[in-house]
Amino acid sequence: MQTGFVWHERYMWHNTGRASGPFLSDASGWMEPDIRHTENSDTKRRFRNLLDVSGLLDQLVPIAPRAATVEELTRFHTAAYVEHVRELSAGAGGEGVDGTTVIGKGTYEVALLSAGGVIEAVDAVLDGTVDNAYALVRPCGHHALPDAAMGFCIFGNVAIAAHHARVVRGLRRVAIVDWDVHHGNGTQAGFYDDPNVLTISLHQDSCFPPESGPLEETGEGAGEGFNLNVPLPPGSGDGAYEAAFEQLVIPALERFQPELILVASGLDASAMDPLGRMMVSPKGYGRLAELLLDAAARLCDGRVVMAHEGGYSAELVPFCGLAIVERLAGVETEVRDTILQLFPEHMGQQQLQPHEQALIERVAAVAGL
Ligand SMILES: O=C(CCC1CCCC1)NO
Ligand SMILES: [Zn+2]
Repeated sequence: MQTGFVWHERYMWHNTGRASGPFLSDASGWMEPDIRHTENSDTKRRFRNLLDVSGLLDQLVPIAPRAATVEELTRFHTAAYVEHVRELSAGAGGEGVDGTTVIGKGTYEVALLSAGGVIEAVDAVLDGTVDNAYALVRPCGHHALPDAAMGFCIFGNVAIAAHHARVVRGLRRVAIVDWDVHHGNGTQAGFYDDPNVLTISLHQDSCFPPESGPLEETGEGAGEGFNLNVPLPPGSGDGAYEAAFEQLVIPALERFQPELILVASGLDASAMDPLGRMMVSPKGYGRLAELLLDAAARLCDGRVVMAHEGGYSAELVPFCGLAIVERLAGVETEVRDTILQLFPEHMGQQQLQPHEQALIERVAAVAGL
């Protein structure tokens, strides 16, 4: 299996500053020592370093990112918004609409490279250069709206790549699966009336954006039935996510018959993430990747591109990421046993719970699955 990997050191240079975290910015005068913004480079760099020292990185095919063009961005964003980000980035900087998203000096150029990196990964997969790919990009994108930055997201990386696959590469049906613990509201908004892009988001119910991603939102107009929200209850672990995939995500993909599957790969559903309250283990993320890749092999010759989104646990992001990339590459590294030991059962409920199954059945009823 040839797996592409997108990385650039510049992704680490998007400076989100020394805020006292997204929730505590008003407390910044009361914290000593102050903390770095929750969305900083650490967990992404640690993820890549683990790929490196595990020996897996040497088995991946490097894909060089490029800056997305304004034309590519404006298939999803307004031109005014793109220009607004460029101006802020060239000047004094600024924030997104929710007070947590930093647009710092130079952010614009890094965000172009982030969006362009996912586009390059899509081209590499569609050209057959690689079978699948992981784009370890930053800043993330799934909350970005056509005209606003939010949730640490600047440009809608995955949404922009989906447009590229359709408009430039001529695909008719593209599926987006978002396993970040927060609702992929930007991606949903971008394709809500579009039957050619299936948007699926599994997330912690009402976590972020507040009250966003209810199961009743199934699309509108021609897009009715092509948006699937799975608002899982806090505490959902490996069992709940595996059941949601088996009962909802995979059947929805089989019904849609995508020619390409994009994954908004947020690792903040892990059991130790500061911005989520779920219980997914590294083994659990590996299982989700297995289920998705098995479906992709049956539906679209294994064409899968994953773009990194959230994930803030110092301990679990690297191991969740490694578990996923091992599955993409079809390789077991010497770290596998460590992964399997991390977050053992006794630390939290991993079995599917009746209330989690009940939610899954409510979603299935609404989605006709
Ligand atoms: O990981 C993220 C960012 C979520 C935070 C943005 C502000 C509070 C929660 N989105 O997927
Ligand atoms: Zn997230």
